[in-house]
Amino acid sequence: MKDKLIIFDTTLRDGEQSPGASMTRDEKVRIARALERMKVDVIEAGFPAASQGDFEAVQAVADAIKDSTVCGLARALDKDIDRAGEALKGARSSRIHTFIATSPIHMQKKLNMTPDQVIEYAVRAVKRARQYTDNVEFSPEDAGRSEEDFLCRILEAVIDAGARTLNIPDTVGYSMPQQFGATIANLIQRIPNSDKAIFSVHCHNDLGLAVANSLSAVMNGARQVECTINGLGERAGNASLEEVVMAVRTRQDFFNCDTGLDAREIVTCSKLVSSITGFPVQPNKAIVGANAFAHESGIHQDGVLKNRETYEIMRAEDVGWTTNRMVLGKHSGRNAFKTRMAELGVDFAGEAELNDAFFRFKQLADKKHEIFDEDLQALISEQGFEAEDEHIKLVALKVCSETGEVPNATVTIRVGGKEMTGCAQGGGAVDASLKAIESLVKTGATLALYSVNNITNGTDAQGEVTVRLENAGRIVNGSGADTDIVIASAKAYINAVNKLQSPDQRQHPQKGDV
Ligand SMILES: CC(=O)SCCNC(=O)CCNC(=O)[C@H](O)C(C)(C)COP(=O)(O)OP(=O)(O)OC[C@H]1O[C@@H](n2cnc3c(N)ncnc32)[C@H](O)[C@@H]1OP(=O)(O)O
Ligand SMILES: CC(C)C(=O)C(=O)O
Repeated sequence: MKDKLIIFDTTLRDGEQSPGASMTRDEKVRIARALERMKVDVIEAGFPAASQGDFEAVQAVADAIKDSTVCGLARALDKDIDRAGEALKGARSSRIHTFIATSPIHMQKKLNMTPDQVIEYAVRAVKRARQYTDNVEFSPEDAGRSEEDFLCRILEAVIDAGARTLNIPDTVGYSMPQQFGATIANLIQRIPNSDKAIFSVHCHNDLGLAVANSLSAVMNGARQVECTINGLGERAGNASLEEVVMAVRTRQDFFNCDTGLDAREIVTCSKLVSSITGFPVQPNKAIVGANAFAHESGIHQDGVLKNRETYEIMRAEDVGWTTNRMVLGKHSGRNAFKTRMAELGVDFAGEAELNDAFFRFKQLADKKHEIFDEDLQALISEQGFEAEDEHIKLVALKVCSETGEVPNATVTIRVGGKEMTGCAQGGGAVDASLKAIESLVKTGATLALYSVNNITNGTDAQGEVTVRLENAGRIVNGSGADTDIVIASAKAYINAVNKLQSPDQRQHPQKGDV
């Protein structure tokens, strides 16, 4: 039987200490509810002595939450502890978390106290907190830079005073995983009454080691981890909840414990915290980043299509994504391309048709970061336009457009087997290009409509252009798509001309026309 690993979420307290991440009372309640749905064991809702607003926020969370324990932070001062006790009055299950620094630099330079005075404050604070709740947590702040002997002394004293959770913070993210794990093991082994308390850790990410240090502590006997959604927190942040939870779950072979969390709520919670705080989640962030379960390169996509476990150690669905994601881009291969096309209802008649479409896809992918379904549909319909009548084809287009100059375009087309080049000036790059084409094909048609739609978002999106040509009572529409709307316009014009000059009406350019 494995031990329970308690998850103590401090997004609403330490997470809120990220500059710019402060939350209103109602926002804290919304996040607390999401944490409760995820079955987080303890929610640290704030620091009630910090302000009237934070007092009320902790109070509101305490009143709203039924299943998780709600905790408030307090310095080792009567006034802070009383504020926390009062704010937590309505909680079904409450905890007071009190702390005082134990490292030489903090004691001397910040608190201006002797080690004995610090122990005195700590013991007094724990005893006072016990007047409000049996559930008292004590943290020797900056434990990562504190002397182990002194930690043993103070922790033994606060256990006797009634602390039931001993949280060892690496306040400035200075520890190394092996060393931090050894400290936890030593404390548990050296403190005579350590069996009366649960050991916890609270790691900061200044060296990017918060999760590694937390996991090392768990391997050495810690049974509570303090963490935050998306790794939010003071300076470089705290250990990220989603990474800790999924590391323990995925590598059960390393741990004698597991959390009781419903990990399928992770992504929802991450998105909520990100939208409330305005802190975006980086795309390559483990578990909750947009790319965490996305595959772009052909070899990976091929492997995943054959068996997901080739490149996935967790299932996207298990942390709350709808599914994993195949991103089509310049590194993708035929297998992924064909699979996505089949999902879009496009079946290729044979290898040649697939290869042709795949070639166009690669050309587009060289110009565009990500290929969306709409791009693929445009790619296929464009193939359809051309397949319909490819008598005239765009070979090259060069446009010169600068302030103070009349735009001009040089276009080369292939008509039948023959290449022709023409130039024209126009009111803009599109106008000049269409006039250059017209100077070659000489339809004499009127442009009855010209419209541009962007198929996807972003400045690298494909534009789809539609033109309507009218000639001698005949009306045809032409379409073209490209990441460059001038090229899309030229393609659309040529597509319309091809339709206009259907075989019976086609006028082949005459020698000397060019
Ligand atoms: C590592 C951590 O994350 S700890 C939590 C950090 N979070 C916060 O600080 C957020 C909330 N803080 C605040 O709103 C304010 O700092 C308050 C309300 C707590 C205190 O404000 P002020 O009374 O104006 O004090 P100020 O912030 O300037 O200085 C902190 C004081 O607390 C003392 N102190 C710091 N930690 C502790 C402690 N754990 N126990 C007792 N006293 C402490 C300092 O020595 C200093 O005392 P001094 O003024 O006698 O020198
Ligand atoms: C109050 C304690 C746990 C803290 O936030 C820290 O040391 O980083």
